[in-house]
Amino acid sequence: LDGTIFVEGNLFDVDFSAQRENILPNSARPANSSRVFYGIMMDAGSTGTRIHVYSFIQEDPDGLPYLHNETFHSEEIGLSSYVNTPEEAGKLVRELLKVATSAVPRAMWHKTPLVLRATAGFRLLPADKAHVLIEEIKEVFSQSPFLVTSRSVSIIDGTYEGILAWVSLNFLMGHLHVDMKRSAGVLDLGGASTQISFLPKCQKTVNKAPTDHVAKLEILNTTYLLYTHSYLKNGLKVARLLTLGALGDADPGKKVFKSLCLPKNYSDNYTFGGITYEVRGNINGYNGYETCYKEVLKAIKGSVRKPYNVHENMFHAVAYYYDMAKDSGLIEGSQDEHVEVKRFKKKAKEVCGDKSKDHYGKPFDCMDLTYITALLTEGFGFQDSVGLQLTKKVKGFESSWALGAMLEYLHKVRIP
Ligand SMILES: Nc1ncnc2c1ncn2[C@@H]1O[C@H](COP(=O)(O)OP(=O)(O)O)[C@@H](O)[C@H]1O
Ligand SMILES: [Ca+2]
Repeated sequence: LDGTIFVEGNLFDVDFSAQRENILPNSARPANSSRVFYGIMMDAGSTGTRIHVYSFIQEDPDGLPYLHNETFHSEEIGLSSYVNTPEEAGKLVRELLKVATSAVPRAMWHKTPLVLRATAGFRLLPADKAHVLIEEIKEVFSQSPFLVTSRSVSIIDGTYEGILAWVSLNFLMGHLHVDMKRSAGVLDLGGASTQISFLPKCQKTVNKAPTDHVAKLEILNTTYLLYTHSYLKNGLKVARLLTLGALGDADPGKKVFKSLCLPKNYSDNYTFGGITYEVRGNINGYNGYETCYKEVLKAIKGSVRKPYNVHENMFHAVAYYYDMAKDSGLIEGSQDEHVEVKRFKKKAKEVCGDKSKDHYGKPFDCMDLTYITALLTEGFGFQDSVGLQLTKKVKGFESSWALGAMLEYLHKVRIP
C-alpha cells in the first residue's frame, strides 16, 4: 500500500482516455502517508468562480476516502467573462487562493493538489482567447505554495462534468460506498450548459441511447454504464440568448433583441460572456406563458434528447433548478425539497401572467421558469407528475461536480 489513496487500481476509474496522464513522479511520494489529506478544486463556471478546499480521511486503504470537511467560497463572476482582460482573471484566482492558504495547514501546502476545472463558459470562448486565460491561471497557480502539475488547469468536457456531478452526489449520499442500486440521477442546470446523468434502471435506456450518451464508470472494480449528456448552450443564461435570437449574432451591438417572455415595457442591456446585448419586451405582442413557451422551445427543439423511460429514475436537480425554485418561492430552501414538474409550470404561468412583476426587478423570471418547464418536459420528457429532489447541499457539503473532479484527480496522485 504505497501511499496511493485508491489501491489496486480501478477503485474509482472514469474511462476517459483524453484525461489520463500520470501526474506525480514517484519521488513525490511520502515516507509515511497520512490518513488525512487535503485537495483544492476551483470551479470556473460561466457565472461564478468557486473554490472548494476538501479534507479527506482514508480509513480503509481499500475503500473510498471519507470527506471530512469542506471550506467553500464563491465569487459571482465567471473567469470566462474576463475574456479580454486576462490579468483580471489572474487577480480573482489569486484572491480565491487566500481561502486555501487559510484552510490548509501550512505544513500540508506543498503536498496539497491545486486544481481548476473550467466548464461551459470557457467551452464557448474562441480557442485562442480561452488559451490565454488558461495560461494566466497556470501562471498564478505556479506561484502558489500548493502542489501544481501539468494537469492542474483545464477545460473539462461536458460529459465529464455530468459524470463527476453524478459521482459527487452519490458519493455524498453514501451510495458509492454501499449500494449503487439506490443511486440518484443528477440534473445540473448551469449558466451555459446543462447536464443529465443517471444509472438507468432499465437496460433499454442504455440500448436505445446514442453511444456518446453512455459512459463507462468503474468503481470498486465494478463497471457501470451511465446515461450522461451535456447540452452546451442549454444553460439558463445562454438559453436566454437563444430565446432572444441573439446568440452568435455577428453584430449584436447594432441590434435590439425582443421577447414575449419579458415585461412589455422592459428595456435594458444584457451581458453574458463579455458581450452586451440590447434587450426589450415586445410592446405589441401578448406576453404570457403560452407565447413565451413557444419562444423558449427555440432553445430546446431538435437539440435536447429524451432518454428512454426517464421517469423510472430518481433525480436530484441542482444549480439553477434549485436557485430558480428558491428565488421564485417554489421551495423554502430547506434541504432536499421534493417538487413535482407541474409546479414549475404552475409557477411559470403565475409569474408570466402577473403584470405587476414588471416592476420587481426580476424581468427574466417568466422566461427562466418557462424555459425550465420546457426543458424538463419537452426536452427530457418528464411527465408533469414526476417529482424531483431540489438539492443544494448534501450532509452540509456542496453538491457540485467539483468533489467528483477532486476524487478523480486524486486517483492518479500519490498522496505525499
Ligand atoms: N458549489 C455549488 N453548489 C451548488 N450550486 C452551485 C455551486 N456552484 C455553482 N452553483 C450553481 O450553478 C449555477 C451557475 O452555473 P455555472 O456553474 O456558473 O455555469 P456553467 O455550469 O454553465 O459553467 C447557479 O445556479 C449556481 O448557484
Ligand atoms: Ca456549473
